[in-house]
Amino acid sequence: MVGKSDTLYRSPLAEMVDFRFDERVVSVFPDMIQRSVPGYGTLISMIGVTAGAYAQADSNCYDLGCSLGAVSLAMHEYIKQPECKVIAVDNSMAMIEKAQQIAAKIPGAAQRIEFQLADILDVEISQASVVVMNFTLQFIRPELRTTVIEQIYRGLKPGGVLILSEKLSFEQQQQQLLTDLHHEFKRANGYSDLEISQKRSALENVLIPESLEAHCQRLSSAGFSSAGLWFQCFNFASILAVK
Ligand SMILES: Nc1ncnc2c1ncn2[C@@H]1O[C@H](C[S@+](CC[C@H]([NH3+])C(=O)[O-])CC(=O)[O-])[C@@H](O)[C@H]1O
Ligand SMILES: O=C(O)C(=O)Cc1ccccc1
Repeated sequence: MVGKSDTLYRSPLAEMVDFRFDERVVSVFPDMIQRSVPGYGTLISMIGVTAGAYAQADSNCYDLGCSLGAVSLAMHEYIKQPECKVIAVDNSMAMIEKAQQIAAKIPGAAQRIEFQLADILDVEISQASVVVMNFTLQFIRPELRTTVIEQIYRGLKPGGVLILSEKLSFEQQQQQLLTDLHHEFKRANGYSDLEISQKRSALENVLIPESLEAHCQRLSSAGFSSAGLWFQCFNFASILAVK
């Protein structure tokens, strides 16, 4: 494996602090996300394929909450349309700095991708053909989510798409079943019960999942003509919404 392995929650912590995308998380992030999000690698490649299908010439493609730029790099690989710029946004300075270093090593990526250190709420979306939020909306306060989705809808060109990946919530029994399977997945990837439970506490007030129905309702109210599931693995899913 390339990069450091995630041991952030391995030892018992005296006090639980809320999860933050700081330097420590950045230093283990590729390992953490791969071992924590079932289907992550497939999602990245298929988002690239979908972006390649919907990108329009002379338009902007956004990667909102880009972390280390995995989605931006997949868009760079798959989008063949001319004059198609990728705008990658994150409000963690540590993430954006590392993302820029990674992109600098990939031919053409640093020229095509513009990295912005900003809060998504402050970013003007314009002339967009593809917008991706891969596990980012879940970290934005629920009362601000409708504003974000409306902002994206306004900035999309006709026929443009939003790819929205989220950890979902379900009704009681399904919630228990899928949460247990997610924890099985983490165990199978080498996380101990202590690591799973400490990270779960750290995320409690920070990552707030909503149901598929709540997401689709919000997208439809914002004006999207269609919004539906195209990927799901346990309680992690991705929605494709078309303007
Ligand atoms: N308000 C905000 N404004 C900007 N960025 C934000 C905000 N809130 C959170 N972030 C950023 O959203 C990212 C979420 S991780 C995305 C993975 C990536 N998409 C991937 O495909 O590898 C998901 C995860 O780790 O589960 C972090 O980098 C935050 O700093
Ligand atoms: O680890 C988890 O339980 C998650 O829900 C996914 C995740 C992955 C990386 C950072 C934060 C949350």
